[in-house]
Amino acid sequence: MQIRFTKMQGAGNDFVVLDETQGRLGLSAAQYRYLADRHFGVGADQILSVRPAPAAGVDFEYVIHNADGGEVEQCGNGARCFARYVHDKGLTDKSVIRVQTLSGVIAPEIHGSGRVTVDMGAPQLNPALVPFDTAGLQPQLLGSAQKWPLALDGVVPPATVWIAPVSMGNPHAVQLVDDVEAAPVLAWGPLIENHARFPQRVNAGFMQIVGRGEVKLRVYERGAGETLACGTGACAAVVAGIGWGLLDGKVDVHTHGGLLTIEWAGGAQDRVRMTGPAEFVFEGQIEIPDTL
Ligand SMILES: N[C@H](CCC[C@H](N)C(=O)O)C(=O)O
Repeated sequence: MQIRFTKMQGAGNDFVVLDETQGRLGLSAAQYRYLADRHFGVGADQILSVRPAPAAGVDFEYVIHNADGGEVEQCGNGARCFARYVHDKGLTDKSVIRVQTLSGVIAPEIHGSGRVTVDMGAPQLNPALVPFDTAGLQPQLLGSAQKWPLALDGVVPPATVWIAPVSMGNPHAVQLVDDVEAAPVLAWGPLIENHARFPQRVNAGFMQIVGRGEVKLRVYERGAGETLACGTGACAAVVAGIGWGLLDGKVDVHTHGGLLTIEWAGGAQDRVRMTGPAEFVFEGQIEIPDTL
């Protein structure tokens, strides 16, 4: 199957964008994995599909698959690239669009500078709805929020990390570290990602507080490994840091791939706003095997 694609990136989190507004490609998980493969395919952290509005009140449907081929509920850096794509390709003349995702409607706004701000919706802080299994665990209070012990049995000696479970539509486990560059992201990330207490698996965030308006963040992403940036991970980290009383309402998040700015007023119903870059990289076409 020959398909056309657009390669994009948002703070170094990179994507293959597929235009399915004229019809679905009907790709399998194995074909999504092939597209994302950095040796045999195009290479990407996620595959983003642009589809027509499924109902009134929204402008498009936005479907996300991780590099491992699994469909997921939300992708923040991808949302900015999605908005830049539909705007620059002339699929909409709106500067603020409403986009249906698996986890609800988000509203990206394209600025003249090419940066994009996305209303990412309200965070979900009920552990059971992240979902995170708290059975038998005793949380500690920090600020006005909790942190939960997560035993990592796969390391020697066994370690316990203290995490904030936060959903931005997709699940995140955020922990504080003194130095993100020294944090065992590649060693502990997979253990957290696949921990039994996260039945849907989880994105593992490692956050260093620089100041009340500035953090450094690395994220070991569910289904993709460590990425240069994670938009929903930045949202989840700032929500956790504000709940713990360590951050103010507007935070610059420094990632290996670039700067994201996150705003949250701190109320459970308050919506999180994320601002960052969205860039085109190249266009192309690729022959995908029909059976994989
Ligand atoms: N790996 C994530 C999806 C992509 C999120 C990330 N790329 C972002 O910018 O939010 C998950 O499985 O929930």
